[in-house]
Amino acid sequence: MPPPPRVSSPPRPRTPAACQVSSHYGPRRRRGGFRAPLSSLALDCRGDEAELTREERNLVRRLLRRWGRGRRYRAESGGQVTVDETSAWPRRPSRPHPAPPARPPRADLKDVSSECSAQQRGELMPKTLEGQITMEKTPSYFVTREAPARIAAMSRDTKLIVVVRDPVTRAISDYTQTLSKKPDIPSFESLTFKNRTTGLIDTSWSAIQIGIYAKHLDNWLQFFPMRQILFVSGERLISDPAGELGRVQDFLGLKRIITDKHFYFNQTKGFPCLKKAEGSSKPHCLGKTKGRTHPNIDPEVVQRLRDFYRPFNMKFYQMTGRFFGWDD
Ligand SMILES: Nc1ncnc2c1ncn2[C@@H]1O[C@H](COP(=O)(O)OS(=O)(=O)O)[C@@H](OP(=O)(O)O)[C@H]1O
Repeated sequence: MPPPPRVSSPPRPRTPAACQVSSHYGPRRRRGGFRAPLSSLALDCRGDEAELTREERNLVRRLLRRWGRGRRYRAESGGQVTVDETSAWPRRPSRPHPAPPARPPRADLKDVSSECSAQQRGELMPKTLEGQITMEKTPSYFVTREAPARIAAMSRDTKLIVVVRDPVTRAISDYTQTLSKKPDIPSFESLTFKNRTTGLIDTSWSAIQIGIYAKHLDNWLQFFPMRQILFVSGERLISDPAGELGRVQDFLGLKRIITDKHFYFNQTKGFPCLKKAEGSSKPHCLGKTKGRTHPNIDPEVVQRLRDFYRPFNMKFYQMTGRFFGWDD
């Protein structure tokens, strides 16, 4: 008997992107015969894909590499560039709570042009079926001034989860990350102070600024009630990952499925790791960029920073109703 004819499934219709990439040019200088480099790149909602020349496409490629941190894009022969997906959007829920998003991710709200309406932003999210939770992870939302209003305009019911750790360790960790990419940067100690003699802290340095959690939280509380925000302790995430994830599951209204039995402590890594990675039978630790060795910082500088953060930490404990224990 001849084999039955192969029926190929029809191609999945592509939903046209509501918000797309657009290029913003610096002053119209000419360099090497080409237009001046793109000064920034944003997703916008005009509905047209940006028509770019070959040179511009190359610039976009370079920009995306630098700025996009894993964004995938298609550069088509017609000169069109479409951002397809970002690495940060959204994370599929882990196995025990399977709820895969129905269509691929596109962008993150921070980078979407302010011309986007709340509805268009909502359309960037994958469709969510009954019983599914769609998650999106972008660390910088917490410290982005416009983020609370944008997210609230999209959905007031959004639940927000923020991992916080001792702001002094956070600042050193942040510095360590930058140092790994730019080994020539000044020392942590010199970046910390506006004036080392007077001990005036440079709060405009992002590594310091980000750790003023109470100030950022204030901004979110203008749009979301505290009951919709969960602060996860970065320290407890290491010492008791299952306990901390228990709080996350409760907060999301999920059954407590992730427990102690999913983790083991990896002596080499010095951190808890998963006994089995998602979809695999092998253990899995976070990558090399998580858990780097921090440089030694002058203890006096560390103490000065502790003193600086103390009042902000106290306010933060008060606001969240949780004592994080950073000020012992
Ligand atoms: N299980 C496990 N394995 C490895 N690392 C762990 C783990 N749990 C929490 N951490 C801490 O996570 C810190 C890195 O997370 P970040 O959110 O700072 O990373 S990133 O900014 O998104 O790259 C990283 O900070 P550093 O130690 O400064 O690298 C870790 O302390």
